[in-house]
Amino acid sequence: MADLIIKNAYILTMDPEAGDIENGVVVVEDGKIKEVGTSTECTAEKVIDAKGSVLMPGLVNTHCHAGMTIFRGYADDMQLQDWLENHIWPAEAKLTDEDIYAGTKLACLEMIRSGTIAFADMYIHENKVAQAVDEAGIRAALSYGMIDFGDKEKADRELEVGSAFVKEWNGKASGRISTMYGPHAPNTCSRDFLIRVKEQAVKDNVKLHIHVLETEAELNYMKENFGMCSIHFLKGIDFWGTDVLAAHCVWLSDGDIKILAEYGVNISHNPNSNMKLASGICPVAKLIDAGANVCLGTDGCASNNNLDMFEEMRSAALLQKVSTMDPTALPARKVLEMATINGAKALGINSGMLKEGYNADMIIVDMNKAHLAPVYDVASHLVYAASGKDVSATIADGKVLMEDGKVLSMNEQEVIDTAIKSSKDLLGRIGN
Ligand SMILES: O=c1[nH]cnc2c1ncn2[C@@H]1O[C@H](CO)[C@@H](O)[C@H]1O
Ligand SMILES: [Zn+2]
Repeated sequence: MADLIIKNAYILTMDPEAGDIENGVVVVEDGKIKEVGTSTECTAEKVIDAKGSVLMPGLVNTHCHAGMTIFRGYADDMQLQDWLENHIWPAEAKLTDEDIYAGTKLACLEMIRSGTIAFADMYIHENKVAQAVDEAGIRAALSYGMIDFGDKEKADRELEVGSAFVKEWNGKASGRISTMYGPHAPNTCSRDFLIRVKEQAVKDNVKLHIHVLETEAELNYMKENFGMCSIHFLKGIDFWGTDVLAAHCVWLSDGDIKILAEYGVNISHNPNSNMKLASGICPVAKLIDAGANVCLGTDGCASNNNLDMFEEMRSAALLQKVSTMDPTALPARKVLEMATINGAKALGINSGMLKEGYNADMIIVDMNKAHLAPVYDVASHLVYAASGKDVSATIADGKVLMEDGKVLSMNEQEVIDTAIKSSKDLLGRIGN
């Protein structure tokens, strides 16, 4: 007997061979998809009738600082440099293990509610992030965010923490957690440090997660200090590869785009954060045309201010259209690919498609809503009309984490209350 059957769904498989299945069924066994089709001979312990709903791969958030949900709405409407240096970093210095745990629990709850089944994270107290992810039941590629600012001793300490984390958590939570190295950015990490980190990542056979060219200030800094932009600089130290997840990539020349595509770098586009901090617009359409793997992220909750990947999909599409003055740029299906297949590829997980043998990481979207009627094109609705609040069920690794809008893997009220309490204690410590 199988573990789970979902029937009567409109299935958006995201599998180019299978396409959409109008009245379909998916069978799950041992955390994997056993069958996708129009009918099945199988029986299962649990059957979900998804009539009137869409069943699709769960979304993958490729750039997040999950613990930062504790800072949702803490410092808005500021210049990025001012925001980070004068508000976020001083507050982060006061964060405790408990705050990060509470913030990440809240992030996982929000992700489960809004249909995200995996995320890439870079933050501090990352052990606590891992613990929260383990308990919540979703997947994550986690990294400790390292900054050395050219200080050799700090570099040693940071690499030690990052390395210990990589080794302790890689493959944990029944394989739901993988680890990465997280050098923060080319303008906050020294050249020597970036070289060391890359070497260590190759040695440990794990990926790297880094912010790249989020701001024009970074571009200017790199040109002044190294006579070249971050893309050429990182090429010069053999940093680029398919093992790299580069967040933002806003300030790119056409030559940079070629390099990123050529090296198979995974690029996390984070449109809402880029708009809120007025960082600029990542040339997503050009990157995709060049053959690069572009995926989608929310960034942290202090610069978004939520983790809803449906909103991110909509913003991504709209932003490309207005920035290129071309309404055909980044159509709905392409955006869905970014949030599913491309994201899964960036994290190195066998998800992002509903296909035999793939991870049973999927969501049910309730289409029986005023703002989703009538339906001509499901993909269009998912990108342009739906929101995370329309997700009724979330399944990761074959486990039902939310069903009929009820979260099963954690006590929702307790998670919210604990995060609020943490934020109040934190404010007391910061002295605001
Ligand atoms: O948009 C951003 N740009 C640069 N840094 C950021 C952004 N959002 C969060 N962080 C910072 O990255 C570090 C990760 O460990 C944290 O200090 C976090 O505040
Ligand atoms: Zn970030």
